[in-house]
Amino acid sequence: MTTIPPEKLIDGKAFAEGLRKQIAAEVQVLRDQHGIQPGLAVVMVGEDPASDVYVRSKCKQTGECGMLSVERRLPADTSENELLLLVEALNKDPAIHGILVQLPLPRHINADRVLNTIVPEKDVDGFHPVNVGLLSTGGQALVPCTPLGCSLLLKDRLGDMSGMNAVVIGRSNIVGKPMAQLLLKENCTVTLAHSRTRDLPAVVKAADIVVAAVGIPEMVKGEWIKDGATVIDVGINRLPGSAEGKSRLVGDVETAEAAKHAAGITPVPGGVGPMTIACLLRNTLTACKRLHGLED
Ligand SMILES: Nc1nc(=O)c2c([nH]1)NC[C@@H]1CN(c3ccc(C(=O)N[C@@H](CCC(=O)O)C(=O)O)cc3)C=[N+]21
Repeated sequence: MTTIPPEKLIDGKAFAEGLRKQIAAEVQVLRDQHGIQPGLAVVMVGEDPASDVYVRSKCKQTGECGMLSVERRLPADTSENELLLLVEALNKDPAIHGILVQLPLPRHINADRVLNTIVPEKDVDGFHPVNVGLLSTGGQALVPCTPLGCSLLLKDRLGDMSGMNAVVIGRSNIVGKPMAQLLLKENCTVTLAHSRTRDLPAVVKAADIVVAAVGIPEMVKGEWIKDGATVIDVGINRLPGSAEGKSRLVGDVETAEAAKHAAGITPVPGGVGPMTIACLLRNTLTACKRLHGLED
C-alpha cells in the first residue's frame, strides 16, 4: 500500500465496484424484459500463475454480475488450428456475446491470426483491426478495456478535458495507442511518448494528464509531475519482495513522490487493474445489446 492523501486518491477499486453494480442492474433488466443473458467466453492456452489469478477473478465477477461465464482452458501444446476452430465455434455460439483470448499465447501460435478470427462484434478486448479502425474514425467500436477504464476515471475526476495537455507514455496496441485516441476524442492535446522520446521529463512536466503504460517499475519520477496534474498509472509490475519471498506490486510511477505534485493519482494495486475487469464486463453487456439490436 502506498501513501496517497485521501483527497488525491483516484480509487479505481471503488469506482469499479460501482460500475459492476450498474452493469448487474442492466443485466437484470435484459433478463426480465428480453429473456437474454450476456455470455463471456475466456480462452486460456497453457498455464501461467499470474494469468490464472486474473482469469479466476474475471470469471467470478462475470457470475456476480449475472452473466454467463464460460472458461475454456487448453493445454500449452494446443495447435493454432485447434485454437482457431474453438474461436470459430464461439463466434457461432448464440449464448456467447464476448470472446477473450488471454494473452500472451504460446510462441508457436500466431496471436494476430487468432485475434483476427474473433468476429469484431464479439471482440470485447477491442483488439480486432475493425475495432481499432472504428475507434480511430469515431465509429461504434468495442474499446480496449484498460484504456476505457482509464478514460472513465479521468472523466469522473476532471469532467471536461477540452484543451488539456495529455501525455501517454507507451505506444502499445493494447494500451498506449487506443488511450491516445480516447484522449483525442475528449479534445485533449495528446502527446504519445515512448522509449525514443527526447527529454521525457520535460514532456511530462508540460502535461495536465499523465497516463503511464510502459511496464517498467517506477520509471516515471515524482519530480517530473506538474503541480496539479492528474496521473493514471497503468503499470502492474510484480517485484520480488523481502527475504520472506513475498512479492509486491508497483506501478510505472513513483507513486508517493508523484502524489506530492499531482492533484489526483491512481494507486497500484487498486487503480486501473480493477477497472480493466469492470470494463470487460461492460463491453460484454454492450456487445450483447448490439448483437440483439438493442440500444446501447
Ligand atoms: N486478452 C487479454 N486481455 C487482457 O485484458 C489481459 C490479457 N489478455 N492478459 C493479461 C493482462 C493482465 N490484465 C490484468 C487486469 C487486471 C488486473 C488487476 O485487477 N490487478 C489488481 C491486482 C491483482 C493482484 O493482486 O495481483 C489491481 O491492480 O488492483 C491485473 C491484470 C489483463 N490482461
